[in-house]
Order: sequence, then structure tokens, then C-alpha cells
Amino acid sequence: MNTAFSDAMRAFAPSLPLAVAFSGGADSTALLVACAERWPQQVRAVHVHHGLQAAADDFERQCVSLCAQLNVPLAVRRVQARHAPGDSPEAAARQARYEAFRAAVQQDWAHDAVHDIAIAQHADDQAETLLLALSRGAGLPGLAAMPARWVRDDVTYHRPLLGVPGAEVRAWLAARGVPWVEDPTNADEQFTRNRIRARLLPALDAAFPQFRSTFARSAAHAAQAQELLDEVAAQDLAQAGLPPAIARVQGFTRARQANLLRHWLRRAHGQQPSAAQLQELLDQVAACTTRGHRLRIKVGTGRVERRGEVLDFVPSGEP
Ligand SMILES: Nc1ncnc2c1ncn2[C@@H]1O[C@H](COP(=O)(O)OP(=O)(O)OP(=O)(O)O)[C@@H](O)[C@H]1O
Repeated sequence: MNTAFSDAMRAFAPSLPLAVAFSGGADSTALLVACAERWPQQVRAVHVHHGLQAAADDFERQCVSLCAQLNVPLAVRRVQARHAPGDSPEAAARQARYEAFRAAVQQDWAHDAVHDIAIAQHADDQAETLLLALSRGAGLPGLAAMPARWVRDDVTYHRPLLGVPGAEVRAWLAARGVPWVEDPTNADEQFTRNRIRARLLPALDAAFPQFRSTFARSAAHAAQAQELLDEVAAQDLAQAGLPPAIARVQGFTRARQANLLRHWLRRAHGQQPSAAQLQELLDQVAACTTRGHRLRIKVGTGRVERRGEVLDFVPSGEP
């Protein structure tokens, strides 16, 4: 019974002390309880109070109460995530959450040497992420879905439950009799992710009972292919120069140019060109064969221009 959850926890080997990102919901409650049982005195919890919804205070109360019961030190971080027009509120909240995690590690536990944080996404979340990516026409980085482990700002993040079906996480928790708070927005089918969870996952379960592990395999293939593309892009960019020389870029095949330019814009300027912008940029690079040829194209939050022999990214608002 519940072997997937217990097996995943047994296989989890973070550095200690470990912090758990604790929302008060079922998944992170299960993860926190399991970690606190396994590594007594070595676990911390961080809760981000979003102030986005009326229920935020209930979440915080629940976190304070469970951590007191488990004898786990809790850091509560308050954020007010404002999203720029056109950006999704969930993306802004996620960004604010990671900044809060970093602040907890660097400020609340500065003397505690916490370098690892575990978050509680499971196999259903992974399948939803992949379906969400498909629904948006994502490329390989989106299809790679969520990694089980990654490093950001000197913090190592872990998702130890990524292979465990959501129902097994809840069943493990229910068997312990530990309470959790249900996020009221999870039932709101205005959000695509919630529609996927409520309508698609049950249909997939009925048609392809193994979909969680086969989807995860596809995501892993995509992640591996993307790693390779990043390596190739880094080599090609080193050859093209920074900023990239137009003539050198033209020396690559169109697919490699696309890979190189996407990489340059993302890594050097934090920009994600749309598919249409990238095609336009590639067309203009191909047409750029005379000294006087001008190149100017909107990309992300700015534009790419020709400056002499090289491509230049100019943020919006700059002449
Ligand atoms: N407000 C928060 N404070 C701290 N950690 C959070 C918060 N919200 C989410 N997390 C972490 O990020 C993970 C994914 O968040 P998401 O909102 O997608 O999860 P969820 O399915 O609602 O999970 P849970 O049941 O644990 O809330 C959570 O499992 C938790 O580890």
C-alpha cells in the first residue's frame, strides 16, 4: 500500500539540513511530514504568503500549527506578486515564490547552511505541465516539463515526488490522519491547468492507465534533446561571437541559426521570441547580404537591429 510514495522518499537523498516549500496543501503537507519523520531536527519549512487570495491567512495558520506540532522551524515570507500587463498572474506568483525561497535560505537560515529545498509536485502535476505545454504549442523546453532537480541562485531544488501519482500522495497523508487546507482556486475551471486536471486526467487514466510514466518518459527525452541543443547553441554562439556577427550566423543552417539566436536572446537578454518573430528574424538575416541592408524586428520586450556587422538587442524605450 502506498509503495510509490514510500519508495520515492527512500530514494530521496538531499543534503541536510533540508527545507520544504510548504503551502499547507495536501502534497507539500505529505512531503513535509515524510521529511520530518525521516530527518528529525534537520528539516525546515518555508511558507510564502501570497496575499493574492482571501484564503492566504488560513494557509498560513495551518502551516504554523502543523510546524509547531512537528517541531519544524517555519519561515513565513510575505510577497505581493504584481504581474505586468499581458503576463500571467500565476507566472508572477511563481517568480515571487522563488525569490522568497532564496530570501529564506540567505536571510532566515543564513547561519543554518540550508542549500536544498524540496517542493512537492507529483506525477499528475508533471502530466498536466506537459499537456499545458502542448496546449500552448510549446517547443522542446516546454515539453521537457519539470526537472526532478535543478540549481538556481545557489539553491538546489528537488522534486522527489515527481514519479508518484497524486492519489497516492493523498492516500499516504490520509492514512496518517494529518489535516491540510484545500486551495479553493484548484477547482476553478477558468484556469487551463484545472480543466486539464478535472477533465483530461480522468479520461487519460481510463484510456491509457500508464500515461503518467509514459508522459514522464517523453518529457525526459525532450529534456535530454534540449540539453544537446543548448550545448550546440553555446558552441555556435562562441563561433558567431557576442553579439553575433551576421556573416557568421549566415554560415549555419537555418535550424542551427534558429537554435543559436533563441539561445543568444534567452541567455544574454532574457528574451523569448515568439515563433513568428523568430521566423521573421531568420528571413531578415538571410536577406542581409549588402552593406546598406537594414534589419529591425520586434522581439520579446525590445527589438533586434543590425549594428554594423553584428546583431544587437535593444530593450524597448531605448532609441
Ligand atoms: N505558498 C507557498 N509557499 C510555499 N511553497 C509553496 C507555495 N505554493 C506552492 N508551493 C510549493 O510548490 C509546489 C507546487 O505548487 P502548486 O501550487 O503547483 O502545488 P499544489 O498542487 O497546490 O501543491 P500543494 O498541495 O502542496 O499545495 C507545492 O507542492 C509546494 O511545495
